[in-house]
Amino acid sequence: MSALIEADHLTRILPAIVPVTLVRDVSLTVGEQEFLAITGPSGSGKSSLLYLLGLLDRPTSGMLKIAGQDTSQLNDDELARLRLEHLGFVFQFHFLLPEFSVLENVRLPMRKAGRLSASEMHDRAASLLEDLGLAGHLDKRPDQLSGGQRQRVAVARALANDPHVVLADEPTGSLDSKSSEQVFTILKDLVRERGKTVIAVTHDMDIAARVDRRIHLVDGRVVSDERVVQAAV
Ligand SMILES: Nc1ncnc2c1ncn2[C@@H]1O[C@H](COP(=O)(O)OP(=O)(O)OP(=O)(O)O)[C@@H](O)[C@H]1O
Repeated sequence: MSALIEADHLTRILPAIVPVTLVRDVSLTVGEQEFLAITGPSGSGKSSLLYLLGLLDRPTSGMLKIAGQDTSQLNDDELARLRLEHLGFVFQFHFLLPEFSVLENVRLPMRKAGRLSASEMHDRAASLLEDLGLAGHLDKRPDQLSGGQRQRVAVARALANDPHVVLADEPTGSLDSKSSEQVFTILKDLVRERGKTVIAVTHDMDIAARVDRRIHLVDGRVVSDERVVQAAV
C-alpha cells in the first residue's frame, strides 16, 4: 500500500487573543483504496483536519505529504496544482455555480487543470454525470435539480480530474435518508470500483459503521484510529 497522505504531528492553531487549537498533534497515514470516516463531537476539529489534509488550510506545525510530496515549502499556486491533481472535494452544501449548467460545473475543474481539449472535457463530464445517474440533466442548472441530484453533480465535479482522494465534509448532512443512502453508495463505489480513497467527515453513525476505517477526534486530537469490522450478513 503506497501512502497518499502522510500527516506527522499536524497542529493547527488559530491565532487570536486567546489562540484556538483546532487540530492537535495528528499523525496518520492514508493509503490507496481506503474508505475512511472522521467522526467526533461537534467542534472536535473534524472539518479543520479535513481542510488541512485537503490543502485548503495550512498547519501551524507538523509535516504533511500528499502523494509523496512534502507540502510545507509549497507556495499557494503549487498547493493549488497539487490539489487539482490529487484531491477532489464534496461539501455538505454542494457549492455548484448557479449560473452554469450541470455539465459546465463538472467541466470547470478540468479547465483549471488545462490537460484536456474542449471535446475531451465535454465527453468526460458527460460520462461522469451519466455514471452517476444524471444523463438527462446535463443542460439543467443546479436549481432545477433535487438536493440528492445536486450532491451527485458535486461528486462528479470532485472526480473531474480523476483525483486519487475524495475528501467529503458531511456529504449526506443536508440530504433525506434515501438520497443519503444513494450518496453513500456512490462514495463506496468510488472506493470499491474506481479504486479511489474517500475520507468523509460524518455525524451519521450509520455511515460511520459501514466504512473501512474510522478516526475519532476529541478536542482536535485523534483518540482512536480503527479498522471497522463489518457485521456478517
Ligand atoms: N474561524 C474560526 N474561528 C474561531 N473558531 C473556530 C474557527 N473555525 C473553527 N473554530 C472552532 O474550532 C473548533 C473545531 O471546528 P471544526 O469545524 O473543525 O469542528 P467539527 O468537528 O468539524 O465541528 P462540527 O461537527 O460542528 O462541524 C470548534 O470549536 C470551532 O468552533
